[in-house]
Amino acid sequence: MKMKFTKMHGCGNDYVYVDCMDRMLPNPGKISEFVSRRRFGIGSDGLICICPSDKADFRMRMFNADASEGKMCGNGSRCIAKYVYDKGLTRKDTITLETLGGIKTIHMTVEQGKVVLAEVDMGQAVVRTADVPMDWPEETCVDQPVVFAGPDGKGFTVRGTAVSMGNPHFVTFVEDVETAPVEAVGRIIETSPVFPERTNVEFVQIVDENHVKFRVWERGSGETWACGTGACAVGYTCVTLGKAGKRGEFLKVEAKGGMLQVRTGEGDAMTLKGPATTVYEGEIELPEELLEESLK
Ligand SMILES: N[C@@H](CCC[C@H](N)C(=O)O)C(=O)O
Repeated sequence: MKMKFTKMHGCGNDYVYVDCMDRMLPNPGKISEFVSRRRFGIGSDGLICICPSDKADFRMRMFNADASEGKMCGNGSRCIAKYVYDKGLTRKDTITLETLGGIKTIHMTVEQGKVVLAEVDMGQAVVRTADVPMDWPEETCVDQPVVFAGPDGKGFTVRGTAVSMGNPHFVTFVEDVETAPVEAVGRIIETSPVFPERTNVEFVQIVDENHVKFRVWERGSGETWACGTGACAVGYTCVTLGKAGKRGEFLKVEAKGGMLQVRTGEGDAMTLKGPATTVYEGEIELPEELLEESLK
């Protein structure tokens, strides 16, 4: 079977987008794993299927590079808005999107008939550890020292904040993102039993009161060049701890692949704003074994 796709990214967080309005892909997790391989596939952080919805204008299903399904994807939501508008699947410049993390509203900025910027109402940042979920004795884990097991079996401590943006995040502050141990420590925290559903991990450097930088280790995909839900978890943590940003105003949250803007509003309602880019369109032959019923 040949699969048509569009390669898109939001600040370097790149996914393979597939129009599934007429038919869902068989084994989307396995297809994600197959296409995401950087050297043997298309190369991406995962796969995003654009599907019909009976609750919203469209529905997103997103899969990480390791085949796991994610509940929410901030950059993916913005790219879907661009996809459906630019391809004429909608004429509305505000759409609703059903995700496993709830229904999100996306507002688009259109220039010369194309979407250049998209703003997503991301919903509430949640810190109740039972909801993250995090195995933790307190009701919240906000700027707390957490002990993880190192590869040598010895414990090491990372101070951080656990936040759910529909998916789990652990936000920790560092002096310099360039030298942060993103892979070594990110991988340990992602897979630690402290986070029973694994977690995304953000390493944050304060630049000034309106601007922070972060690097992210994503659950199921490793280090990516940006993460929309991660940027919201970072923005929320910076404002809540008084480290940067003001409630009700956009904070510049700079990822490795570009600049995102995040607002922490009333009731911790988060807004994410940033560019969405189409890279190219293509077609790929999927191996027969990926399409077998038994894999579904
Ligand atoms: N890159 C995404 C988040 C993707 C899902 C994440 N890896 C998870 O499994 O929770 C974003 O832009 O939010």
